[in-house]
This record gives sequence, C-alpha cells and structure tokens, in this order.
Amino acid sequence: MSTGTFVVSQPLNYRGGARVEPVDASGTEKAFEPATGRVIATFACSGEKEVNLAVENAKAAFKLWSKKSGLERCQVLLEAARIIKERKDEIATVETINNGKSIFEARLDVDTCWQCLEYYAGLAASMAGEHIQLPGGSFGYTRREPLGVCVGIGAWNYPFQIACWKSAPALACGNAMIFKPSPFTPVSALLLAEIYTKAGAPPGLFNVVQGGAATGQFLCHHREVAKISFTGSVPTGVKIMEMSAKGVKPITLELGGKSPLIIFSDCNMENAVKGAQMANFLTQGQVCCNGTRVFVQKEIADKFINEVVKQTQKIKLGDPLLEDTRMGPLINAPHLERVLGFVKLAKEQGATVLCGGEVYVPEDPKLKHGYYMTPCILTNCRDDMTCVKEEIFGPVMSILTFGTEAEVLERANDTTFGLAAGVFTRDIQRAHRVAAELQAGTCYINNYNVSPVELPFGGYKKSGFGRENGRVTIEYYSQLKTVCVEMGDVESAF
Ligand SMILES: NC(=O)c1ccc[n+]([C@@H]2O[C@H](COP(=O)([O-])OP(=O)(O)OC[C@H]3O[C@@H](n4cnc5c(N)ncnc54)[C@H](O)[C@@H]3O)[C@@H](O)[C@H]2O)c1
Ligand SMILES: C[N+](C)(C)CCCC=O
Repeated sequence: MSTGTFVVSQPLNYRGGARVEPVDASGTEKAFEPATGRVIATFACSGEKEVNLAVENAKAAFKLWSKKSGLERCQVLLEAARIIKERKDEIATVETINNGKSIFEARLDVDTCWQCLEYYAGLAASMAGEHIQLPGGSFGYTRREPLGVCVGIGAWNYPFQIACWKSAPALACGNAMIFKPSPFTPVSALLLAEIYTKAGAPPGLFNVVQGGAATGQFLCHHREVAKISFTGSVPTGVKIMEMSAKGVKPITLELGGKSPLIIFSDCNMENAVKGAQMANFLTQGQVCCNGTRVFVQKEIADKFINEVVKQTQKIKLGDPLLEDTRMGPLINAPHLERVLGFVKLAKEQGATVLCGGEVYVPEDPKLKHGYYMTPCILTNCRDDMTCVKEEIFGPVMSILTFGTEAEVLERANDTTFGLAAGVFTRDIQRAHRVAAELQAGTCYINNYNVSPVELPFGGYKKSGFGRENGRVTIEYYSQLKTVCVEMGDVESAF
C-alpha cells in the first residue's frame, strides 16, 4: 500500500463479533490521511441506542467470558497476540496512514501491542485469590473477580496501542470492553476487534463504537458500565471524572504532561542527545510523556545544543510510509496551526528558534496538502514562558540551563503535570537520588520513552491516576471478593 491510495468503505463500528453501521447515527465525522490531507473515511457517530446495543452485546459476552478459567482466557489472548505479530506490517501501515507517524515507528508500536497481550495472557492464567485460616477451623478466601463491562476511550496519537493497552488487561481479568477511538483515528481499532474474534473471543467481548464527546458521554453515563479507562487531555479527564463520580465508577485516567528531562554535565553526551530526541520527536512530538523541558547543566550547554541541533536537522521528514522517513505529518490542520502558534508565541516571549518550527512542504506533489512542520528547538527559554509551561503536543523542544541539582529538581517539579521525567548522568547515586525526588509516574535513567510492557505506566498529579501495563494493572480491572466460611456453630449475640 502506498500513500494516497487507502480508503475505508466498511462500517467502523464493531459489535456482536461483526462490523455494523450504528442504528442511530447522530452526525458524521471524516477521518484524514495526514500525509496528504485526503479524506479516507466518512463515518457515522453512535447515538444512545447504538451505545445501549453495544452494552447489551458486551454483557452477553461477559456472561460467557467471566466463567472461563484463566488458562482459557490466556489461550485466546495468546492467539490474538500471534495474529497481531503475523499482521504487523498491515496494522502498522493502517496506523501510519491514519495517524501520520512513520512506518518505522508504527511497527515498534505494534510490537508493544502483541507483547502486551502476551504479558496479560501470562497473568490471566496465574490470577488467584488467597486462603486465610481462622480460629476453630473456620477460614476465609478471596476471589479476584472481573468488574463487568468496561469502557475504553482513546486519544489519537497511539490508536492501536491504546486499544491494546486497555483491552488486554481488561479481557485477561474476565471483563468485556467497549472501545471508543478518537474520531481522528477510527480505523485501526477495528483490526483489533476482528483479531480478537478470530482468536476465539465470544462475540461482543470487544466492541468498537465511533463518535466524539457525545458518544463518549453516553458510554460514561451508562448504568451498566462498570469502569472507564480514559486516555486524553486533562480537561476531558476532568469531565470523565465528574461523570464517573455520578455513577461511583472506578476510572483510570491517562492524561497529558510537560515532563522534564535533566542532563547533567557528567552524562554520556551522545546518549543524552539521542535521549533528548527520543523525548521530543517520536510521533512528531505528539506524545503524552515527552520530555519537552530539557534542562541542561550550564557547563555542557553549548556543546549539547550544537550537537542536538545538528542531529535534529538530519531527521528525515516526509512520506511516512517510506522506510527511511523518521518524521511524518502532524495529525491535522488545526493542530498544526496550534503548534506553530506556540512557536510564534515562544519567539514573542523571548525564546530563540535554533532550528525548525516552520511549515514543511515535501517535494512529492501528492504530499503538498499534508500537515508537516520541521522539528523545532528553542533556547533562551525561561520557566515562565508558555512553551515551557503548557503541553504543546508537537515537535518542539525547549532547552533551559541550570546550575545545581537542588535548583533543577525544584524547577523540574514546578508543574501541575507529573507523567514522566528523565535524567542523564554517569553518577549512579545521583541518578537514583534524582529519580526518587522527581514527581512523576515514570522516571527514565539514561534513556527516554522506551515502554517495556512489564513496567507500569501512568501519572502523578494532573497527569492522572491508575496505571497501564505491569502486574499492578490487574488491580484496576478486577475487584476482590472475600468469602468467610464458618466451620462451627453460630455464636449469636442475641
Ligand atoms: N497519559 C497517557 O497515557 C496519554 C497517552 C496518549 C495521549 N494522552 C493525552 O491525550 C491528549 C491528546 O489526545 P486528544 O486530543 O485525543 O484528547 P481529548 O481529551 O480531546 O480526547 C480524548 C478522547 O476523549 C473523547 N472525548 C472528548 N470529550 C469527551 C467527553 N466529554 N466525554 C467522553 N469522551 C470525550 C474524544 O472523542 C477522544 O476519544 C494529550 O493531552 C495527551 O497528552 C495521554
Ligand atoms: C510508547 N510511549 C512512547 C511511551 C508513549 C506512550 C503513550 C503516550 O502518548
């Protein structure tokens, strides 16, 4: 498949094990190919009736699935992981076309998806409660039980990955899921739905409903939805929290960030430069945990800046489906305008643009309506500038300098966000001391933005709560029942 050729003609909702059109479409949305600006799908948004039907389908599947043993659930997840691996190139291609990230990156994303399914398949088979001995031969035991119908709501930057990171632990624990992708990236979740069905999941176990805020609200308010896992911005996260409070529903919130990356003078310079690029330019900078506030110790600031600018200017930008491309277009025209607006404001507030920050028009004529910009590095930044305080969600790195460890820690933590942080140093004691002090859900030492599925991922402060990946996520998709067993007679108080 090449850029400029893909169109979706099949329905984009999935329920009861098949693609369907919503029964009560309320408005339509268009999905684009950011590389060309072409419309690749026009789809109907789901209304309340369609959401109700998805919940009914999910409930029916939950009845069957929740009775299965952990090993039986493990087998289905392993088969789904195997199919994802087998169809890796196809899934990555669809992701690249609809999101704009390079095919090189999209393939890495797909790896984190089948790995996630394999990981939770393993945990499904070993999930167990406890047995507790009580006086007189009585005893108690705990059962780890599923919650029921869970809702997943996703952002557009990692469409397939978000669907997998939510559904794999949910299904492993015995739940059913209804997933609502971002209306910007509706396509790849359907591939996951078909894969689960092919792998042996009962019809209705994993459903997809399309739409925007209104569809999301129907899902969140639904009486029979037991849990919501949300990935998106802080303002929407606040709304999700309000809706879940009304129904007393547990939620996981994976929200935005403005993470610090601290580079000490004793770092390995080559790795620090690579780390800063990993922290800022994956998926065109549209990454929640990006380390966009790059604090560099004064002694090495000039050398670091020269090197990071040199390496950034070499990044191959263009058609995201070409093998050697490393950065594609941003998600859409309004978002590109927004990111360019941040660069303009940064200049007005006194920052210096060392490279990039401009619209890029590739030579290939079919790409001329795409949403490209050159990766940008800002220096002469201050902590009070908008580019340093707000999540830009684009390829814009702000460099700040610092003197001491105490000073940089205070400045790094001076944010309402707390998703991630990073430190580059050769001093092993300092590395762990700094990681312990950073107020962030994930701290990287001498690397950035790697995502092993074995490690929990999630935020501190306004970046959210709850975790994805890792063993702990089982806690967020299950509940504990205590069974208390009397082996003697009742000693009544009356
Ligand atoms: N922490 C993480 O793991 C993580 C991962 C990816 C993205 N993000 C964050 O996501 C944001 C970018 O994504 P976005 O622009 O899609 O976010 P967004 O908040 O605009 O939308 C996220 C999802 O919520 C839905 N939605 C919007 N309003 C809703 C409502 N009132 N009720 C229910 N659902 C509603 C949208 O349709 C979409 O599916 C960034 O802030 C980024 O940092 C966080
Ligand atoms: C895979 N990453 C790079 C850690 C991103 C996770 C999801 C954030 O937007």
